[in-house]
Amino acid sequence: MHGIVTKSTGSWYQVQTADGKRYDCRIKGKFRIKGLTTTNPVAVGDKVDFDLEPDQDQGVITKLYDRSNYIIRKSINLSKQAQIIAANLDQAFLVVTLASPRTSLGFIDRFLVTAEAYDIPASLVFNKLDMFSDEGLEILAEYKAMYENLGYPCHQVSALEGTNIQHLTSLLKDKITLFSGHSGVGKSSLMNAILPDLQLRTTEISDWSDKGMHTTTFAEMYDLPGGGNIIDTPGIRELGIIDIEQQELSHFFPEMRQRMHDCRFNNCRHINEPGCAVLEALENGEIEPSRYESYLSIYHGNDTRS
Ligand SMILES: Nc1nc2c(ncn2[C@@H]2O[C@H](COP(=O)(O)OP(=O)(O)OP(=O)(O)O)[C@@H](O)[C@H]2O)c(=O)[nH]1
Ligand SMILES: [Zn+2]
Repeated sequence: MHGIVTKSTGSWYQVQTADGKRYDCRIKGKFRIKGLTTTNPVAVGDKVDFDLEPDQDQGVITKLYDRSNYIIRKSINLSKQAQIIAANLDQAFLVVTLASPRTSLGFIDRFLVTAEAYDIPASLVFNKLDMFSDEGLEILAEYKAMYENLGYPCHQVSALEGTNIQHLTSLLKDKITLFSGHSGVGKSSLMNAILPDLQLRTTEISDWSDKGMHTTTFAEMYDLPGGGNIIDTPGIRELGIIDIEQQELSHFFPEMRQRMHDCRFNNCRHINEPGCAVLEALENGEIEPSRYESYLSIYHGNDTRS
C-alpha cells in the first residue's frame, strides 16, 4: 500500500492512504540520507510504501520515496545528528508578531536563510494585527515592504478576530505548507482558525498513549477541507541547517546573492574587503542594515536565541 506520513514519533508513524484512511506503522530496515545521521529516518510528509501485518490494523514501512526537499532540526548535544522534521514541502509560513512576544528580525532572518538553504518558498505571517497601535502598524508596513522587496510575501492577520484568515487559507489550497513560529505568537490559535476541527488532536494523542506509543510528536500533518495540508511543528522552536559553510551563507540572502558577482574578489566574505559590492550596496541604503546584521550574526555563529 502507498501513503503519506502524517505523524511521526520516531518509532511509530501514521500513514494516510489516498482514501483518507490512517494506519499506524513501524519501520523495517534502514533508510539513510547520505552524510547525515538522523534520529528518525522517516518524517511527516514522506511518501512511503507499507505492508499491513496480517489480522492487524498496523503496518510496516518498506519503502521510502525520494524527497523533493526536507527540513531538519539539529540535535542539541550530538553534532552531525539531526532530526528530520518534515519532507516534501511546497512552502513554509513563519508566524511572527510585533507584540507580546515580539519576534526579532534576527529570528526571522535565520528562518528565511534556512528556507533558502532548503529551497522552500517562505512567507511571513504577522499575527495579532488587532493589537497594533498606529505606530505598530507603521513598523509593520516597513517590515512588509522590506521582506516583500526581497521576495518573501507578508500577510497580516488576527487569529483572534479572524482578520484575513480566509485569504491566508486560500494560499494553502492544494499545497503542503509548514507552519513555524516561536511560542506565544499564536500559531495554535491561527491553525485553529484555519482548521475549525483541530480539537481532534487531543483525542488522537490519547489513543496513541493507549497503544503504548510515545506521544512526543515531531510534527503533524492536517488535511485542509478545501484540499492541501498543513504541517504543525509543536515544540520546535527553530529550524536548523547542518553545517552551513561560511562562504555559502551570502547565497541564502537574495539581496547579496544578486550583487556578490560584482565583488572584486570572488571569495569575498563581504565583511571588510575592498571593492565589495555588498558593502557598497549597504552604504547606499540598497541593503537593509538589519539584514546585513543578521548575515554577520549567522556568519560568526552568534545564536542570540531571540
Ligand atoms: N490579541 C491577539 N491575541 C492572540 C492572537 N492570536 C493568539 N493570541 C493570543 O496569544 C497567546 C498565544 O497563543 P497560542 O495560539 O497559544 O500561541 P502559540 O504560538 O501556539 O504558542 P504555544 O502554544 O506556546 O506554542 C494566547 O493568549 C492567545 O490568545 C491574535 O490574533 N490577537
Ligand atoms: Zn563582497
